[in-house]
This record gives sequence, C-alpha cells and structure tokens, in this order.
Amino acid sequence: MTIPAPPNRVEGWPPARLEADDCAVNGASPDAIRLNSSGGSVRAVGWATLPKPFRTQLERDGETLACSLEVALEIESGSCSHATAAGQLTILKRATRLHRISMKVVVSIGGSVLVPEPGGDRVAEHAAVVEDLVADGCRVGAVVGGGGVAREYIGAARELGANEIELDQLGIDVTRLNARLLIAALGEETITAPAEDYEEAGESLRQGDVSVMGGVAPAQTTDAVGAALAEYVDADLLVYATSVPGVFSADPNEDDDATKYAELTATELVDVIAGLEMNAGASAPVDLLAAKIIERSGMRTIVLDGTDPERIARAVRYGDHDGTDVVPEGAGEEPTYWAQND
Ligand SMILES: Nc1ncnc2c1ncn2[C@@H]1O[C@H](COP(=O)(O)OP(=O)(O)O)[C@@H](O)[C@H]1O
Ligand SMILES: O=c1ccn([C@@H]2O[C@H](COP(=O)(O)OP(=O)(O)O)[C@@H](O)[C@H]2O)c(=O)[nH]1
Repeated sequence: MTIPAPPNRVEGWPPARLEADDCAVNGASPDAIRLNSSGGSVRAVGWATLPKPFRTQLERDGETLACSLEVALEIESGSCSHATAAGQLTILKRATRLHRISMKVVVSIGGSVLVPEPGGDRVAEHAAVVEDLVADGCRVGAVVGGGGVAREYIGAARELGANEIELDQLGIDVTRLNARLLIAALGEETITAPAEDYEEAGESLRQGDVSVMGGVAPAQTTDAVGAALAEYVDADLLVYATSVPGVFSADPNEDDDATKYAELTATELVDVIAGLEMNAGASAPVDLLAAKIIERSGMRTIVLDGTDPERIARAVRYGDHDGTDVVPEGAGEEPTYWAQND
C-alpha cells in the first residue's frame, strides 16, 4: 500500500486535546496518545502502550523500533479541528521519525537478579539496559533489591535475636548497597547515592536523570518501593525483573505443578500473593503491598525473568515478553495492547 507523506504543517493542528473518541480509532486508548505541543503530530506515550495492529504495521514498514515513537496523524477528511470525529483520524501506518519522548518506566530489579553472585558483570549488563532505554528516550526509575546477601545478613541477625523490624532495616541497608553498585555501573554524574524517598527519586526523573532507589521503610520489600515510585511519578509501565519467569499458581521452585499466568488482573494478583508468607527476607515475585498499590493505581505491570537483562529492554520497547502481564481493570473491553497481547 502507498503510505502518504505526513502533513508538514496542518492548520489548526494540534488541537488543544485529543478526544477519547479520536483515540478510539484504531483501538488506541486515550492514555496511549498524547499531543506534541510543537507540531502536527501526536506522540505515542510508549511502544508498549500502542495497540498491537499499529505496532505490527510499524514493524512491517521497516522502521527501526524504539521504546517510543513520534507518529504523524493522517487527517483523512482534511479537517483537523478539535471537533474532528472518530473515524476522521487514522494513525499513519508509518512512524515519521523516531523521537525522544518521555515514557516513564520503573524497573524493579530483584537483588538475586542484579547480583546473583559476587562481582559486577550482571550489574554492568543491567546498567547498559537502563542506559539504552534512556538513549531511546525513556525516563527510568530503577529500584534494586537485596538478593542473597540481604538474606544472609537477615539470617545471621535473626539467629542473633534481632526482631523483624531490625531485620528489615538490615535488608534495607543491603538494598542500598546494591543500588550503589548499579549507580557505579551507570557512570551517572548526577546521582551519587540511592534516593531515600519518592520525592527525591521523582525529582531526579523530572530533571531527566535516572533515579535509583533501594528500600525505604521496614515491613515491605523493594517490590512495594517500585510500585509506589511508579504510582508517584505516574509511570507508563512498571516492570519487575525477578529470578522466576512470572507469577505462578504456586511457588515454581517448590511445586512442579505450578503454572505460570500469562495475564492477571491486579485483583487476581492480590489474591495469588495474599496466600504467600511475609516476613523479613521472604520470597515472592511481588509483595502484597506492591500488588495492592498496583491494584489501586491501575498501573500497567509486567513480571518477568530478569536474569537476562535484555528481556527487560524488549518488554519496555515492544511489550514483548514471556512473563506475566498484570492488566489494568477494564482493559479487556478495549482492544488495547494488553488485551491483544496473545
Ligand atoms: N506464586 C509464585 N510465583 C512465582 N514465584 C513465587 C511464587 N511463590 C513464591 N515464589 C518465589 O518468589 C521468588 C521470586 O523471585 P526472587 O528473585 O526471589 O524475587 P525478587 O525478584 O523480589 O528478588 C522465587 O524465589 C520463587 O520461588
Ligand atoms: O523498603 C524496604 C525494602 C526492603 N526491606 C527489607 O529488605 C529485604 C530485602 O529486600 P527485597 O526483598 O526487596 O530484595 P529482593 O529479595 O527482592 O532482592 C526485604 O525482605 C525486607 O526485609 C524493607 O524492609 N523495606
């Protein structure tokens, strides 16, 4: 098919805001599209948020894909007024140019995934993925867990009689050590230490910097920190990089019959997680507080195996992963990326 050139300048475009009906064309959800204030174009918030037919078309047209794209709108009717009705706008079947935009993604990296054994190799790989995503135009908040080292310290201190809050505090210290490792690997000049609260981390993101956090308070894990940061900065996507391939019906390391969920609603995620143990150093793909925050915020979330950091990059860029999609409530009614993922 012939792909028409995008209009360079269209009188009256962009309108003040895009109506929900306009966005319904081609199955885009309103929050998948934001206006570019500077030209006759519309920015897709992120690759993963684009409806699948659109993504497929862009792939077919041979564009280099990035985590975010600037796409032009073809205005079929020649009208580009604010009152343009649904059906008059068709998203061009081609990205006109890659564009650095601000998809906000929070990546929560389990300590056992970031530092599976002493040494910096895996940390360097994760840092490279974060840097690549930033180069693509993403604003990245990384939250780092404590992994095996935290569990060793917690185990030793438990034997010595420390209480659960003291153990959590110990765990937090280790998450921050791991966060410092990631910072060292990032070679960022602007962040020198892990952010200790969400405002500090949010400020880094607002400045266009990467933010790196470890734990913040006892009685939770960094999973909850990731969810809270994602909610605080209004992230487009939250990714949990864990040592398991997703959320299972039971612990896959304990139960051979455990099956992986390709997709869950946030409420279903809460139900699965509610059955798991919760004490200092406990293992879960996502902790209960995190699941509740995801539920209340409607955050688009992916739980995946992060032992190969490239999987994180693929999931953010293309929505392509073998993990578990946590689907915002109600998304099934619209042909969004989430609903069409299969
Ligand atoms: N239902 C479940 N689905 C997936 N993993 C589970 C489940 N129940 C318990 N687990 C355990 O959760 C852990 C998640 O991976 P882990 O890497 O420890 O978490 P984190 O990424 O937070 O460090 C695994 O050790 C796994 O055995
Ligand atoms: O905000 C936080 C983050 C972590 N922790 C403690 O630190 C441990 C290790 O963190 P996490 O479980 O997130 O590390 P992971 O196992 O995911 O690598 C947790 O089990 C908690 O005991 C905490 O109390 N509050």
